Amino acid sequence: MTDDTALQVAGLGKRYGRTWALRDCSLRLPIGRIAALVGPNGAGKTTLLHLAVGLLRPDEGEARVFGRDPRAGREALADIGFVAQDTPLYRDFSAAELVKLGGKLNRTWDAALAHERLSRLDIPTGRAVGKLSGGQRAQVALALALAKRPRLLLLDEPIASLDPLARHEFMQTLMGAVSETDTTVLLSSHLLADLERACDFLIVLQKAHVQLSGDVDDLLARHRTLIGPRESEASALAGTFAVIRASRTDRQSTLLVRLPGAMPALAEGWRAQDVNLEDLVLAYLTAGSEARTQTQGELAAK
Ligand SMILES: Nc1ncnc2c1ncn2[C@@H]1O[C@H](COP(=O)(O)OP(=O)(O)OP(=O)(O)O)[C@@H](O)[C@H]1O
Repeated sequence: MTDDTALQVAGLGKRYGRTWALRDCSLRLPIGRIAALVGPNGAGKTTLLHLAVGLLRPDEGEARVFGRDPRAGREALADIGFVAQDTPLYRDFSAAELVKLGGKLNRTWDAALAHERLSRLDIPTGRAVGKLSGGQRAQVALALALAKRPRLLLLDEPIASLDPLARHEFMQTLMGAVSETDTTVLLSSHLLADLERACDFLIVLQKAHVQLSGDVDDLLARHRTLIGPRESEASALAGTFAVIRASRTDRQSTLLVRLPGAMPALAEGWRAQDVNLEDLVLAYLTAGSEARTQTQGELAAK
C-alpha cells in the first residue's frame, strides 16, 4: 500500500449464512478524496462501511485504513469517524451534552470545532436531539464526527431523509469541513445529483460486487454515449469500444461505451456525447444486473 492511501480493501468478503453481502471487493481510496458509494438497496454498501470501520469481521480478504486493520485497536479507530445510517444519537441528550460526552470518549476531541459548526448553523444546542428536525440531527451527527478530527470519515446515507435544501446545506457543510480539515470521505447515498456536485471519486456496488471504482473525472473521460444508425452498429464498433449498456429502437442504437484510450474516429452517421455521473452509474448497474442474474446461485451450487 502506498502512503497516499486512506482505505484499501483486497478480496474483501462478508457472508450471512449462505448469502454473500460483499464479495471479491478490491479497491483503493486515495487520501483527500470525497468518494461516493452507490448501489441499489442490499448491494452491500453498509456492509463495506461496517467492515472499514471494524464493526464487522471479514470472512475473506482484508480492509486497511491508513495501512492498519481497523479491528486492531484504539490506535486504528482514532483515525476513523463514522456516521451510521439514520444518524443514531442519544435522543434525550442535547447537542451540547453529546459534545461533552464525546470529549470523554475520544482521545482527540475538538469541542470548539463542533460548537462553532453548530452555532454557524443556528442549531439549538440545549434542546434534546430527539426534538430537532431530521436535517438538524444530521448536522449534529456530522459535527460530532468531525470533532473527532478523523482522517477518514465514513457516512452511511446521511442525507437520505433530508429535504432538498437540508441536503444541500449538509453537503455544503461537509465539503467545507473536508477542505478545512483535509479529511478523506466515503459517503453512501442514492442521490446521484447531490453526489455529482460533491464527489471526486466513485465506487459502484451491486449484488455484493464492485462494478466500477475510480476518479470521477477519469471515469467520465473514459466513457461516451454513441448514437447512430442501428444497421451500422457492428461495423461502427468494430471491436474498438467496450459496450457497457445498449438501447435500441428499430433505426437507432444508443450505446454507452468505454473508450480504448483516446477517442477514435467515428464511422459515418455516428456521434458521441459526453456522459455524466448518473449515465455512468445507471449503465454499470444495468450491465451488472444482467450479468449477475446469470451467475446467481454460484454459492448455492457450492
Ligand atoms: N445482519 C444481517 N443478517 C443477514 N443478512 C444481512 C445482514 N445485514 C445485511 N444483510 C444482507 O446483506 C446484503 C447487503 O446489505 P447492506 O445493508 O450492506 O446493503 P446496502 O447496500 O447498504 O443496502 P441499503 O441501500 O438498503 O441500505 C443484503 O442482502 C442484506 O439483506
